[in-house]
Amino acid sequence: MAQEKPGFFKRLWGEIIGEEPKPAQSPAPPETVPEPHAAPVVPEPVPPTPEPTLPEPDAPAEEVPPPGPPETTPDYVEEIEEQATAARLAEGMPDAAPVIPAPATAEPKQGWFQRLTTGLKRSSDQLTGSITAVFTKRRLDDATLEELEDVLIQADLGLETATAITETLRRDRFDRDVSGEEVRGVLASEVEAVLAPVAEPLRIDPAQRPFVILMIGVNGSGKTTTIGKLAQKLSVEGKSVMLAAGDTFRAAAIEQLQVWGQRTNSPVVARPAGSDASGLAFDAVTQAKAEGRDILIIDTAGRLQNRDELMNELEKVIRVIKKVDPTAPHATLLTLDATTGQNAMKQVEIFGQRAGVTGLVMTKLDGTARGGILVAIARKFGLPVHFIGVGEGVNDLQPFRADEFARAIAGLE
Ligand SMILES: Nc1nc2c(ncn2[C@@H]2O[C@H](COP(=O)(O)OP(=O)(O)OP(=O)(O)O)[C@@H](O)[C@H]2O)c(=O)[nH]1
Repeated sequence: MAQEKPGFFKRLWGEIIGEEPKPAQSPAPPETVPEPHAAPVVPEPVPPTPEPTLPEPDAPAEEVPPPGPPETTPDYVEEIEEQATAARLAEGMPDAAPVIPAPATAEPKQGWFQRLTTGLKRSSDQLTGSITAVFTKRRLDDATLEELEDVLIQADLGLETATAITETLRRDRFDRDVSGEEVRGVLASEVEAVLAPVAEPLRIDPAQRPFVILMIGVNGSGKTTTIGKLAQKLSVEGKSVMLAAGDTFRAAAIEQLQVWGQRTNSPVVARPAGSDASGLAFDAVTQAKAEGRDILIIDTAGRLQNRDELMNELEKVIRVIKKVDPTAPHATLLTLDATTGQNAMKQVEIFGQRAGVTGLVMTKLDGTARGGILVAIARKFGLPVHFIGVGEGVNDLQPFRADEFARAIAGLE
């Protein structure tokens, strides 16, 4: 069922982004359970470089060089594009500039809410199938409740939520006939109760110019794509957005952000692959400030939370940003790949400790998501969940809504 797309931004965006009226809900088709998510590849770190510094405030006035190194100039951008074209030619691909599809206006085959329910099928099928099996023609007794608790834990919901659900059932329905539908109703309301307090829109403080958003997460979790979608939302709202290609490990990541910059009409500050990420961040904040940009979104290289040297590098990026603006970054968003399951808990914990995560974006909920983990994360960390990603297109970033998520995970229509 197609959801209404046109007029979405008009309805949504003020100073607060992330609020969406509740759409109609729909059932989703069954889906098979895929293999677990492959472990991402971690790039080697570049050798440490000294942290950039700001000039002393009382230093003699000199001619101020343009912010950012020569690498951030349009010449460099052109050079990157030429290199990309050469690479494409070498691979026998057309020499045209990277295709910039126009997903912004293209109507998706399915509405976003349907993609959410389809994506959460992995979780909801597991839950509803097992719940039905447990509750077919059975009175609610201790053994049934114990089985139910196992089912809920296996669905990544976490021990506390599982216990809360079984305790509610014990209190209200013990020794009575209970249908799977009723149990799913209790499940949905418990999940919603946990998620509702964390469903918070991302607030852009207009007093902070630029409002600096740092995007962090493990490899392939959807940082760059989320930046592109976010840039689109904010640009449509009339904000002047600048992007920084802080994933300096990979030339392809820089190019990917350039493409998003073109799609969303946002200038991109970049340096050659292998450059120091903190230096790039320093230049980007300086440049965004000098140009009076409203928002700067900084990409970072994907890193596993257990790679200490990479987490040190992330801390350095943050320290260096603070040299230009001690209040920045104003939002540090962690992208979580919804297909990863339990490991997301560790990611939130360690990125939170090392980088001071202020909010979460759960991506790939249109895939074969293991969404139960978001419930466990919400209960344990209480961090705001701003958005969910339900596709690769520019409009596939949606405000997070607890009620929709809860019903989708419980397989309710
Ligand atoms: N289906 C789907 N795919 C997504 C979503 N978000 C991102 N992707 C895809 O996931 C892949 C990785 O996304 P990126 O944005 O490159 O991830 P990243 O975190 O920047 O990756 P690294 O630069 O390797 O750290 C790409 O193929 C994206 O198109 C989503 O919400 N749904």
